[in-house]
Amino acid sequence: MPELAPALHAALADFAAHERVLVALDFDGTMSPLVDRPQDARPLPASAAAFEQLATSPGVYTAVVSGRNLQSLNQAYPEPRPEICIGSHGAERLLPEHLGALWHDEPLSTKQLQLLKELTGRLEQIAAAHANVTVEHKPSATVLHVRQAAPDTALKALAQAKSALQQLDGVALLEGKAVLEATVHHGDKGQSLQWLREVLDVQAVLFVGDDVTDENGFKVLGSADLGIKVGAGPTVATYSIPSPAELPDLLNILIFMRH
Ligand SMILES: O=P(O)(O)OC[C@H]1O[C@H](O[C@H]2O[C@H](CO)[C@@H](O)[C@H](O)[C@H]2O)[C@H](O)[C@@H](O)[C@@H]1O
Repeated sequence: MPELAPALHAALADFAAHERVLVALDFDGTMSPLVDRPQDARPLPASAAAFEQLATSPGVYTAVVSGRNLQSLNQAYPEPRPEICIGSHGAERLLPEHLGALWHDEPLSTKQLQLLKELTGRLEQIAAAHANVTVEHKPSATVLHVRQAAPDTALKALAQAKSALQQLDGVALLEGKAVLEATVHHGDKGQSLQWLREVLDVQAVLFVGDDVTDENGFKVLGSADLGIKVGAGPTVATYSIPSPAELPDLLNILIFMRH
């Protein structure tokens, strides 16, 4: 049996003792190690296998709560995926009907579509002017990626993007790991977790994530819940694990505790 830090082990046991729980995992940097190109990311097979097994445990719901849009999540996460997937930081929500899905993606307004076009044009110009800086397109957001750029180029491109976009009314900027995301939709992972908590009627939520945007998820967790940050860095999560490589052990211990 693998081991966890004693305090985390005890907190996991408390969480596992609830009858109905939600286990929600972030994707990039949590299920999948970070890689240079977003299209190359895949979940660690041991994490995907443990997550699949956990979903068969009575009273356990599993969900991926990602900043990716659902189409890109589908490409990166081979079947079988969890039935519940939150994409675009909460702007897209996939919940099967038998779990009481009431969510319909709100179509973007004409104003939002115009804004998305405008911000995308500005980010594309910045990417074109900097070596190895790229742009990722999402239904309600555009992301500037600088992971493959030289450090000074990355800093310059990010600073230019911020100043080019911060005056655009109706655009929210999300800073992530080697990315700046500009979105016209204002959902976040915290709102999505609260929505899932209500719809699924669970008593406790476990959320694991690594990035700045995952902090919105950690912030909504209460005393029955458990927030676990992957890797170093400032966080409001109570516990942490060093890297995505430790996630399978965590999930397998939870599976054992639920039996
Ligand atoms: O919430 P997540 O599932 O963690 O998604 C957050 C962003 O992840 C992706 O970017 C990150 O992962 C890439 C692949 O490992 C990496 O190259 C990039 O530097 C990371 O920031 C994704 O491309 C974004 O759209 C997501 O918002």
